[in-house]
Amino acid sequence: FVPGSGPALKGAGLVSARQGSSRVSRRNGAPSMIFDFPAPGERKDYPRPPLEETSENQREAAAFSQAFIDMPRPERPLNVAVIGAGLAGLSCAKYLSDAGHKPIVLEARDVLGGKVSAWQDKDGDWVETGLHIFFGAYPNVNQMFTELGIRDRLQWKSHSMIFAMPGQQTADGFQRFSRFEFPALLPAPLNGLVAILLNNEMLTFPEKIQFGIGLLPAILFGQKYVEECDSLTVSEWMKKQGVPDRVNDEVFIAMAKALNFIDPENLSMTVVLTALNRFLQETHGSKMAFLDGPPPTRLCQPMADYMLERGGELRMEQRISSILLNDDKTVKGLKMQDGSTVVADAYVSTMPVDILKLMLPQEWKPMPYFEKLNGLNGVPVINIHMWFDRKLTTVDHLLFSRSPLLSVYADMSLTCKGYRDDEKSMLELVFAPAKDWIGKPDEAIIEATMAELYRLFPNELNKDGSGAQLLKSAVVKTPLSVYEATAGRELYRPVQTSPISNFFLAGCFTKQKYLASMEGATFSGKLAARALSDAAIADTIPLKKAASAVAA
Ligand SMILES: Cc1cc2nc3c(=O)[nH]c(=O)nc-3n(C[C@H](O)[C@H](O)[C@H](O)COP(=O)(O)OP(=O)(O)OC[C@H]3O[C@@H](n4cnc5c(N)ncnc54)[C@H](O)[C@@H]3O)c2cc1C
Repeated sequence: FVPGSGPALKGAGLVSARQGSSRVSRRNGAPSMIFDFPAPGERKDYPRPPLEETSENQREAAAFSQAFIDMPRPERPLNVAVIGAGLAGLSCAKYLSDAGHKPIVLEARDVLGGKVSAWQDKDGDWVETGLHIFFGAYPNVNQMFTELGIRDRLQWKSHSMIFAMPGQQTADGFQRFSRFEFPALLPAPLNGLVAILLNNEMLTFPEKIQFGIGLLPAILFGQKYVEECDSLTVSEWMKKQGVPDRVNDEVFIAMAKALNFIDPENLSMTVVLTALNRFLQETHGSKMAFLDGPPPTRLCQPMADYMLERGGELRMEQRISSILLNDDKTVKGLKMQDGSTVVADAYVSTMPVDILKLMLPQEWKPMPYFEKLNGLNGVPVINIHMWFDRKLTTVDHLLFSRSPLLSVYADMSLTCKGYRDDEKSMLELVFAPAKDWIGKPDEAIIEATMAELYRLFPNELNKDGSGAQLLKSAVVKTPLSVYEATAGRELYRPVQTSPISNFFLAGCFTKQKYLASMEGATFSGKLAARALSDAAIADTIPLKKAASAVAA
């Protein structure tokens, strides 16, 4: 990451809160557990999303959360060192605290959120690592907002997908857009099919039919087929299924860049089919929301507060430098960059895969579980912010740019309540693929972006300097972001339970059905918390003798 200029979380260092509610231990043979949790008067059931928004996946996510509350209590809470305070780490910590354990979150930076982190510039304007969109088909993320009581922070937009038509203008000289409108009264998949059929600007009717025929095996053979398609790139799949090239050029270049910051010649078809599946199966699946402000304060802090209130700990600016092992290759402790050691009962790494690979102890490297991590690598991406002296658009939504250097963009002064400005525009734009640009100076990147904006805003921006003026810009480079989902990567994604009894993995690159996304990260944290809690119940984690195992 390009480090942030200002700490979003003041008073970094050790943050601790009161211990969770008292729990009674009842020893009735091994493993002994406490069964009468939550204590009387405590909330027993999570609130659930309103019924009309509830899909089968949403119900599953709610039930999965509830299972942590209903789980038998451990004899004593395990001290669990969770490495990283991105969405995976904070989600893992939250659910560990629900299961009665004590998470100690160790974050290298002075800001929460990892790839959703943000910070303020010298003027107090927020700069984000990435433009982030939440989808209706994010059951575990939506459930998290519900459980934290912050659902009103998700600002849902009209149920549409809007594609720019660069170089094309309306009669009065404005940028033209092509919209896929999902009718509110129709259930999935009908709403999606009508949205596709009614859009005639991007694809002709015969092209839609040919694409529909190409998709038939996915509809007929379901998940098995979706998984098998990981061996093919999007472009290879299109050719194999006889889908015209124009479908790729008109729709899937934009889709691939939005889904994984790469082109369809490289992206695995499994990624596209997984997204289409969700969008076509869930009535609200493709509905999009913007958070109402910066993710570290509006989402990550409530996640951290939740576990802090239940006895967890958060230690900022705590970078681990190596993993120390016992003779049996289990984890003995974490060596911190400041020279101290952190010892816990169990450990969860949520570090990005590229960092994890560097951190692996020599003794673990030949194990197939860890060896296959070599098949995963982060993909470069650049997030750009541009502040203009006047309004450039009135569209309060995500826009697919369909231009060579850019992926999606939005005018955050409209889409996000926390960044609202009635006079000026703040465009946030994702620059991808970024492979050839990540090493270039910010000025060159802004210049190339401006060149594309002249085509996207023909009426508002003029090369001669008349029209809207760029007031300032910020470029955030992430050289190794989410894992690059090229064809064949699924085989390399590790499950959350490792062969080391006291070491677990989470992070959006780990195996789960929601790709490398905020949902994937949140769900992976939940899966790791579940795997660890189950292992604690089954007594397979070698516990530290001392009750206060975590020492610095
Ligand atoms: C530009 C951009 C746009 C995106 N847009 C979207 C979107 O619209 N929708 C969507 O769903 N997803 C989007 N994503 C993806 C999403 O942000 C990620 O999938 C998700 O946030 C990953 O979370 P994570 O917890 O797995 O990893 P991370 O967020 O990377 O968290 C890992 C944490 O570990 C910490 N860490 C690393 N090394 C150490 C160490 N040695 N010691 C201690 N701590 C350490 C890091 O500082 C970090 O906080 C986008 C990503 C980017 C970059």
